[in-house]
Amino acid sequence: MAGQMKMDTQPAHGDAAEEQVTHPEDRANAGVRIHGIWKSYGTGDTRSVVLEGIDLAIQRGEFVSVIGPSGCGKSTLLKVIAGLTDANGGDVTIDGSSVRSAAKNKMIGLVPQSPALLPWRTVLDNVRLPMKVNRRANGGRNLRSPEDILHSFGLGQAIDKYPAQLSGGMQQRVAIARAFVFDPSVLLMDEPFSALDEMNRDQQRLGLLDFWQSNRKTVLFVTHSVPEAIMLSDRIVVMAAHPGRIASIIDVNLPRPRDADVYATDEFRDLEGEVRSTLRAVMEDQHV
Ligand SMILES: Nc1ncnc2c1ncn2[C@@H]1O[C@H](COP(=O)(O)OP(=O)(O)OP(=O)(O)O)[C@@H](O)[C@H]1O
Repeated sequence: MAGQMKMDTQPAHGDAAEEQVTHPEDRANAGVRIHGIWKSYGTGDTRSVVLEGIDLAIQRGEFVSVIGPSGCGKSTLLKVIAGLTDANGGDVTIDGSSVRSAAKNKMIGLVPQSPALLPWRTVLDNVRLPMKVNRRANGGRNLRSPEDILHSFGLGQAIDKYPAQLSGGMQQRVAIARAFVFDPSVLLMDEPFSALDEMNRDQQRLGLLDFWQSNRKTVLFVTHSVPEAIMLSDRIVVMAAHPGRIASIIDVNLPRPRDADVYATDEFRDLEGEVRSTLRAVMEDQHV
């Protein structure tokens, strides 16, 4: 529920994450660095290039959304960063580590489109599961208590329930909470609210915003919703298709912390117009 996803185990801050990176070299590597990523599927006549030369630097603690036409490679880009599929060229680093090492060290939290909870396990057991099956990754880590995380996400009452006893929005919140168990450096979210109706979706979006504002993580968030991208993000990456590439990056200079009142501001409407017209240009001309 909006306003309930507060994480009070972390400092509410603007620059604290930045302060943790003290060495100049660390600072230069912090966050997600994507250099010249190429990705194709198929071979020979059936080969198609899905991502063409993607360059992007996401600062530590920055919230970046990716928006673009269906099939432009948004999910593929997320999968490359998550280490779920290999790129054909280029490289990605996460806080200076290769994707392989970041994935091994559970530095990457992934929230898929559907919550993918095990129906025969309680909410608490679903959130505990990654810790149980990845015991080796736990050594020396600052793991978060699943109970505390669930309370932070407003799911205290749901801890002993089974997924089928929760609404779709609550199930998705459990999936987001689960991604926080290892206190990842980066959170990759692939349209996490796309299956929800608009009211529920807005509620979950504002809840995520609230949570993120008190617990800044580096986030890459894929969405089809322009208002969602504006409300949540520091920057919006607009992609074009065939092949997938970055057409434009739009800064969202709305003050933080933000809340639902932002929707009604002139600045929000101006940004909405800018993102929509960029998307229209991308759809009309695949070579923007
Ligand atoms: N495993 C795969 N094998 C072959 N082609 C694939 C595979 N995964 C994705 N594709 C193709 O790659 C292109 C990009 O897919 P991707 O899912 O990354 O796009 P998307 O921008 O996330 O789309 P949407 O907005 O519809 O979810 C599409 O043409 C898709 O058909």
